[in-house]
Amino acid sequence: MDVRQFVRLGRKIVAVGRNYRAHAAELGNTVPEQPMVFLKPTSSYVTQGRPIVIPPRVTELHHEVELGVVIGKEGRDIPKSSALSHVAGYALALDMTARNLQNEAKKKGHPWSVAKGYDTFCPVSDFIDRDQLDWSSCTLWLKVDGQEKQRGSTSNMIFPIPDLLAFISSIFTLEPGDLILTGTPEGVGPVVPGQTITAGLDDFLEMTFPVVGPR
Ligand SMILES: O=C([O-])CC(=O)C(=O)O
Ligand SMILES: [Mg+2]
Repeated sequence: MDVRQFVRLGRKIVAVGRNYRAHAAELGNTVPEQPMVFLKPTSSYVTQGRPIVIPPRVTELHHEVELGVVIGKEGRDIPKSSALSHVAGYALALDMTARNLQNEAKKKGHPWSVAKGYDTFCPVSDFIDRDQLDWSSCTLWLKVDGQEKQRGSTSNMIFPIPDLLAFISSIFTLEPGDLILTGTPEGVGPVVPGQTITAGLDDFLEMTFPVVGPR
């Protein structure tokens, strides 16, 4: 599948938060007892060749590198034991987050849709076929202007992919073209206009996105 295919199919983007202990800790959050799920709109997709745009109200835009799971087969109430048969493949993704708006929302008990949902807040890599990746122990990394900010192994997920798919499909029917963002390891931080984000999976996939200011 071409990356444009699931971006165009654009069913839904289901994101999981606080799935790595060290990231939950760096933002002063406790570790959830079950996966913490939120949605990002498919209008937030951006593919390589286009920039990440910082909107006017966003004074602190953070990068969060995450492994994305692309669904290939519909399912509801999927058991953990067969969850991986619903996976078409993977993509590297950034869960771009307006941290200033998220902090305000957290204080008020409001949802995160605005903080997580602006256009260009879901940069995605090329599609990776499921046979090409050992999802259970690959390394996610992210650099800003060549300086490493994030590096973490998917082996440190609190809820591994089969657990996430079982939980999420107990709420939403999973459909071909859905993207599941599996949470970010530690090291999140701000980017400003003029910077370039490079992120990768081990040494076999790399993606680059420039960051620009409000338009
Ligand atoms: O905004 C957050 O800290 C939650 C989140 O998306 C993550 O842990 O990946
Ligand atoms: Mg995230």
